[in-house]
Amino acid sequence: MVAPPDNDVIWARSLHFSHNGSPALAGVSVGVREREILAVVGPRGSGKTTLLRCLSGQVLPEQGEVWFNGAPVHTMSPVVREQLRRERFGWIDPVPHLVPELKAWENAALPLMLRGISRRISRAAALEWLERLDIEECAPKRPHALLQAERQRIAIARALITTPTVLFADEPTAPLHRADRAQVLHTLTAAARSHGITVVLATHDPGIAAAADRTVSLLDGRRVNTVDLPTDADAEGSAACSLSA
Ligand SMILES: Nc1ncnc2c1ncn2[C@@H]1O[C@H](COP(=O)(O)OP(=O)(O)OP(=O)(O)O)[C@@H](O)[C@H]1O
Repeated sequence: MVAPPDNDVIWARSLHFSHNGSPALAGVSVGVREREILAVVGPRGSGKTTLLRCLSGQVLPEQGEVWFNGAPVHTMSPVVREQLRRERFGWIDPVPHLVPELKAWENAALPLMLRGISRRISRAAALEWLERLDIEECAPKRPHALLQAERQRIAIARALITTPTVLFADEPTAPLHRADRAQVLHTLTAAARSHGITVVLATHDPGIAAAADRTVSLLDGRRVNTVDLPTDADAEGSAACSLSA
């Protein structure tokens, strides 16, 4: 095994992963530097989600290596990987998965309360994040009483509340209206920068990718030099892609 470069918080080499025999990643290597916001871009089905799941230790690659801060994630036991994800990583899905029985603030505060932090302190931290995300009035409501865009902001607050070392955000603004996207993205990236959080952001939206420090492009499970992604105005999923590396 070759040790990763010192300044990469996440480093992956030659990842291969297939879903039921159909390849989703075919030899992807990528390094993520400390505190950077890295966009992983590509059209639908290009392997972005699969790459984020491999990098965050949710799944093990069939071949290849994933390192976090110099530790080999690909050789960790499931229990250790689970602990790593809980303690060091945050995750935002394209669709918010909240606990229906809990109020909005409790959903946001959940990771702190699971760490044994008092309800009072967890609540204060959650309210702070809800205010930053402009949804403080949602705090006492349960998810069924919220709009999908509000639920997604709660999920974003929940991912940020522990100040993870690395935040994996898979199409984090997908359920938001266009007008809300820029504001939520700005809040997310500003919070990451002010708290020193490294972000790996999957998107097929060039506008979202523009907020990142650096971009890596995927096409058919491989790194490519560029992909021409459709803007919102273009027909969905009609990406014209170019230049296999
Ligand atoms: N659970 C699964 N079972 C079977 N095939 C899957 C599964 N998840 C993903 N795939 C396939 O693997 C490939 C990569 O999918 P992946 O979701 O990683 O791409 P993506 O770029 O994130 O796409 P999207 O933007 O649509 O989420 C696609 O061909 C997809 O159809």
